[in-house]
Amino acid sequence: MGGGRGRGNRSRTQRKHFRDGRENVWKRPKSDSPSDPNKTTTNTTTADNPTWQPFANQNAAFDDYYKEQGILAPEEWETFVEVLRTPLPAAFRINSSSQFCTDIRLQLENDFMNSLQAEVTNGGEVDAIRPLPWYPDNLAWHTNFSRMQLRKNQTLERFHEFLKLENEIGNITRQEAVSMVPPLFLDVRPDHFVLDMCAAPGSKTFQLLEIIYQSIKQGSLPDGMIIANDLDVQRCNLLIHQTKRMCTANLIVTNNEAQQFPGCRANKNSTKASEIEFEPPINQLLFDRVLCDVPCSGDGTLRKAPDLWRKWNSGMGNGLHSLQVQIAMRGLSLLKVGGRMVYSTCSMNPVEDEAVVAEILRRCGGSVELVDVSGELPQLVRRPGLRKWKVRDKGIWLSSHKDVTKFRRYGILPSMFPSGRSYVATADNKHENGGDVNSEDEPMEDPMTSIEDLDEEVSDLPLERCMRILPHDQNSGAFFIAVLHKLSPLPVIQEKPRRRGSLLTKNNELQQKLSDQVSEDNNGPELKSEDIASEKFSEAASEADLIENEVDKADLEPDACNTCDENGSEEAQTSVNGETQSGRAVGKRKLQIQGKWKGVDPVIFFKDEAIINCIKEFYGIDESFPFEGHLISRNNDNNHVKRIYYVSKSVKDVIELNLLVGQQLKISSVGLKMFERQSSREGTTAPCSFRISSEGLPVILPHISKQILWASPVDFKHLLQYKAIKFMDFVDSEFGEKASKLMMGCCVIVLRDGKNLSDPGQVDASTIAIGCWKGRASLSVMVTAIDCQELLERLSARMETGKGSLMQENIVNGNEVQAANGNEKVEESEPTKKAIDV
Ligand SMILES: C[S@@+](CC[C@H](N)C(=O)[O-])C[C@H]1O[C@@H](n2cnc3c(N)ncnc32)[C@H](O)[C@@H]1O
Repeated sequence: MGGGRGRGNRSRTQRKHFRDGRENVWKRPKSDSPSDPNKTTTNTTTADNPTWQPFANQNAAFDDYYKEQGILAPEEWETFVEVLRTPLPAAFRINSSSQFCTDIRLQLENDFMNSLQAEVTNGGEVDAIRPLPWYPDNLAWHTNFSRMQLRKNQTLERFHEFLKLENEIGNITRQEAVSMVPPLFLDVRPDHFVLDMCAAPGSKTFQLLEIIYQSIKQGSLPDGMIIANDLDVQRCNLLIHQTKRMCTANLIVTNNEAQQFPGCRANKNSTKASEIEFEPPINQLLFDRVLCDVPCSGDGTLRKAPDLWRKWNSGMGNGLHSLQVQIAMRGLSLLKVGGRMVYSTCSMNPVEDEAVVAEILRRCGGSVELVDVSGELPQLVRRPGLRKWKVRDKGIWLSSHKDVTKFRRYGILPSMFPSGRSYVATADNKHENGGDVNSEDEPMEDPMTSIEDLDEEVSDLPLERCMRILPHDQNSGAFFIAVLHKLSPLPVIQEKPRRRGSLLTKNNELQQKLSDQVSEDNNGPELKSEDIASEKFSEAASEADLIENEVDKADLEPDACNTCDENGSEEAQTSVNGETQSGRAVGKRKLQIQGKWKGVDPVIFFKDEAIINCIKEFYGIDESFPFEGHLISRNNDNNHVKRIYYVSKSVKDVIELNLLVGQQLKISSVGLKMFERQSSREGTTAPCSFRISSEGLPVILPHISKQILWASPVDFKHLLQYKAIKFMDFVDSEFGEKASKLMMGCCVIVLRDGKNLSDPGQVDASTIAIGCWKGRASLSVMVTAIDCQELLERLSARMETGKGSLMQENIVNGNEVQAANGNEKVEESEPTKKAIDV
């Protein structure tokens, strides 16, 4: 739970980041000259206004490229591009771990499926909305409306409002259908350690969290955890915002370069290790599952982002290939033997897809296999991966690396071709990456390869096990997915990198590549960090090849480009979550730089016994609830700690390890916000100034024995409606009296089943509870307006279907509540204002 008005503002701010980062597609592009080979055409005349340029929806270079690559049969071409030019239908997923998961699914099946039927507009589709057949348990839905239609069409307003509200709350996630596929192939279980290497904006992370929480009973936490990483700070903010809706203690958000993601290997002899008295439960960061959803040219999203029609060129994919290989290799090196990694892109380009998979298989030399998943998700329509493709560079088709001129060999790598071969004969002219430095502008031939072989290279790897999803197969976007299984440790090359210009045979070239790659589990953080701005993927990709020198751990410098107001700081996080306005003043605040990472608040185990004991005593938290080592703050000064986060055992272990190895992980966000300091006057005079946050309530609820009351449905409903009610105005006067006897401060009000007149005293997965503030004369809810609205709607829906325990109760009590009229009588206490205003 969480959110509210402030959250809406934040969403807009964050959308603005996206807008700002995007080019203005209404401007005439510089490159749009008649001679431009990538010249685009549009579907609207611009004759009236030559400076006004609507969206292009064709690109000749795109057509040439994909017609040649054979990703589909020639006779399918027209259907393919026609579908690519139509807006993408919206899709969404129900959060399987939400308390209201079944209610929402039933609402879709019983209400919206019928009521929206009249609105079907697109040809070919029969249903207005329908569950995606390949997604388990009817949890993912396809709508026959684009996002634009949903926003603009009046008759869809109720459905649109439903989507917006549930998305904001976290009960559903709007996500492109094909983007839901990679996590499904990852085969994640609740006890898995999962690394999501390039995670922002976080829709797949959210899905992974749902999966690890599946089958976990409320109040317990899974044994596994997820590290969601992204290089881009602003996108990391979106990720944090997105995953906050999940209310999880099993997530760490990091801001490292994926290709150099730290392995956090504890060295027992290091000074740092000897300073720590305990034996770490884990001494190296290895994962059961890795999701490698790499940065890509993204032409699979053309339906959603039509501005790509204008920008697309084949160089985009070529420029990313190398970075993609490096990220995937790092992922494999951090994967446990026996673990699974999914490599995915939203690009259809074989240079970013099959070529990358082929290269990592070659580099891994049999320690990794490409899994045949044709039996999994049989209802998902997909096409096998290609075994042959070509590379296009500067308008020229290349069939093998021997066709590459000397000037282009830094950009066009052997690994981009199906065989992965380089053609190098003379040692002295050879550069490590396969390019020659001095030779004539002639392809050089590998003595082991005859010219005839080169006309059409075909990979001998089982690349047909990869999957390509095309838009016209099931009215979706496009995606590429490969599933990899680690059979044994990756080959570790002892050999030191060779001098530039030394002789490289075919074999030792492979070895050279292997030593270039991040070798098995031992050198992630030791690699020199190179700042690669995510917008500049292409440059980064080619540069990234040149940075693989091993350096000492101590040389890993904090990322100098990260400035103070990043999301990592406690204040900046606040602005993401919108829980106070103080984040706005972040620029003026003197930032703490006590952690290793500049601009990011340190991650500190919160051990202040006085505060912890006070919290335990005030809420009657039983000893079975583990506190020790599970509480985190982001502030060294206990007197000024505003929020206390709760972390699962798995996350605790990783944080301990990270401290032990000198904070190699740059942690932007961690854990579940459990307690918040109430800084109002009433708050500071209460016996315990820390309130339970809405996010943390479901976890702590089964362990609280004090400051907790069961309210009748009608009183509960009134609390949600009126936000604050005087003790004497509760319909159930006994409840009002009990409320008046609570201690001043935060309390928890639980919804009592309408038929039960006595307090059940126990909570379970179906229990609905909210945080409130017990003031001098009234109870005030401490839940955001949007959460109140959602709860009211859910309760009303249940009442209608279940023939209304709220109504029954009203009749039992004989009158509609006085509290309803008492709205103006209600004292607007500080917490209420907060709850509503945030
Ligand atoms: C395809 S998007 C990921 C989408 C995400 N998995 C999701 O489902 O929401 C690729 C992401 O990679 C990030 N990125 C680019 N270069 C990176 C790098 N070197 N290391 C880590 N992340 C990187 C980008 O910021 C971008 O958010």
